[in-house]
Amino acid sequence: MITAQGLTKRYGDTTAVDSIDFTVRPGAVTGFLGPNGAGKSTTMRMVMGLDRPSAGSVTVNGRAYRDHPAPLHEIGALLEAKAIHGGRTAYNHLLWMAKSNGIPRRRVDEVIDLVGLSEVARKRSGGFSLGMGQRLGIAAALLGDPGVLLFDEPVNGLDPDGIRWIRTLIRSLAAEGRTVFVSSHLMSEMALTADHLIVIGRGQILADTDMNDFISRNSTSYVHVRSPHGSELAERLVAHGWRVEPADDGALAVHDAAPEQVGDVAGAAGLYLHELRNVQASLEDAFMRLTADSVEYQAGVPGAATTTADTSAEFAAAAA
Ligand SMILES: Nc1ncnc2c1ncn2[C@@H]1O[C@H](COP(=O)(O)OP(=O)(O)OP(=O)(O)O)[C@@H](O)[C@H]1O
Repeated sequence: MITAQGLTKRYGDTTAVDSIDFTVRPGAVTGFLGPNGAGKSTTMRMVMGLDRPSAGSVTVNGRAYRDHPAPLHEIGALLEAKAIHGGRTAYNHLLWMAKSNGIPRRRVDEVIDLVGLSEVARKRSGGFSLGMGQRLGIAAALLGDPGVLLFDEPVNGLDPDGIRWIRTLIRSLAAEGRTVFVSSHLMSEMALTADHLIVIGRGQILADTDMNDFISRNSTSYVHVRSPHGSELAERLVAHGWRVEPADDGALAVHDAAPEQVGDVAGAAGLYLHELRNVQASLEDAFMRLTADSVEYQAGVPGAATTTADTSAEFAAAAA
């Protein structure tokens, strides 16, 4: 279990982590999501005792990292892949770690096997691909057989095979009853991996929720309809009690209605339709909406229309 209370980190004028409270529970994968610069890595470094909080605290199984007599047995982390001596073999790197933590040699063979590095274990890690480096980092995290695991952006730069392998491993570690905390800025990846979600933006918690809840609340669908009689159609749809917003290409987005209902309203009024389809809003969209005000650097998209501020009533009035 990881518990943060009032956890804060300031770097000069920048508040990287702003008095956050959260709990990461055993037996589940907790995804830690946020845009670049949100404070994910800073939080994870504080969990691992690599950065000292400016205020508040974070504990692993009830104690700060540095207060554990044998921390490798409590928590393992993949923070920065390839943060190892490139001239050393994978085996020697792990053996050195094991020896300095009183871990038996056979555990080194076990973890090498577990991450699928047996064939290259005696080769210098300097020549490893990103994927192999990532596997070695995970072997190191698992060395002390810890009950808590922390992975910072574990799938960054990996090919689809590597991504699938890490996803399966992470899920199986949680299924064994371990506490698994995984950061990412990719909502789509988290939707496949995590049971619980903590979303951070500009150092503050924006959401702390069950993944199924997040999906059912945010993966809404709407009807996309385009007609040469857009304003009249909008008026009639609003009169039925449906929420109508303008879509990017002059079309309408109709919420809470089925395509056949929208088609029937248009047909009954004798209004032509040029397009009518159901659209499933993705979780990625939901995540972008949630964190829109928190992104560190915003890129302008020429010609992009923003429609989020429109309400049905305002739009119907404007369209009329
Ligand atoms: N050592 C440091 N000195 C000064 N500012 C820092 C330092 N480390 C992080 N920051 C700042 O703190 C904020 C949070 O950074 P952090 O790396 O924790 O975010 P992140 O969510 O991990 O982002 P990313 O997805 O880009 O890795 C950013 O504004 C960053 O510039």
